Amino acid sequence: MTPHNEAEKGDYAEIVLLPGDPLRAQWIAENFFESPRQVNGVRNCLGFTGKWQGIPVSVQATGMGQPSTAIYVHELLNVYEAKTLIRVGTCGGLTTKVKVRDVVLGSAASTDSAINTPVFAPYTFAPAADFELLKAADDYAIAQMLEYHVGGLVSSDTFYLEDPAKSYATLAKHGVLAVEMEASTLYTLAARFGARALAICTVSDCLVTGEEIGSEDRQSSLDTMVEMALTVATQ
Ligand SMILES: O=P(O)(O)O[C@H]1O[C@H](CO)[C@@H](O)[C@H]1O
Ligand SMILES: O=c1cc[nH]c(=O)[nH]1
Repeated sequence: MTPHNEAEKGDYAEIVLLPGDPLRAQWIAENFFESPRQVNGVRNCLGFTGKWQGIPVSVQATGMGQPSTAIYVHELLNVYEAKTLIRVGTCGGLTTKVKVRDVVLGSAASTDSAINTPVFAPYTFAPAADFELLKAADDYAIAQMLEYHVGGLVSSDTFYLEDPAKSYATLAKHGVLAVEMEASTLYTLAARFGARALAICTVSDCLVTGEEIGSEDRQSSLDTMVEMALTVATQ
């Protein structure tokens, strides 16, 4: 048990999917897991464990942003001995080539957060995805003929900006594809604990064109991402 998690040791599988939204965690457990059971309900930041194709798997909501995510991820790695963490999130596209409903595999995650600054000073750490997971996700996306991209994410501390396209223009010019709010700390903590991590994000909106995913499409787009995450994590 921890201050944020009522699960006992052994309640989580080594593979844990990480959506931001607690209700997405519940939806994943109810729709993809065999025999799901809730293992955490503290603060309604829901966690579940079950099986997928006979393999033990868990899902734990992280909440939004890096401070919240860092708590759940640290505890999953330090207390619950998780080994493979896959974020299944949404993101905003930063270039016109990244369309809504596309999937972005985050090979690296820049950030505006100061969370790592004192830890690595005088260096700047470069949080990166686990190559094995990234390669498996890339292979899966090719085999399934998905609309997808591999590239940088930016994990922002700020959802509402005065002029998002302007704020992210330099990052976009340097190949960063999409913005979300959690991958950078996930990659940093996975590196610290010797675990594997990957952020798979579905594009829910484009910050350049203003296009947004329709609510009717949301579920089927997320289905694709969850199937990919479970396949890749259990290989
Ligand atoms: O859909 P999730 O996983 O919550 O991810 C994205 O959505 C939230 C913002 O609306 C942030 O958590 C961001 O990273
Ligand atoms: O624009 C977006 C969409 C999803 N998540 C974000 O953080 N930003």
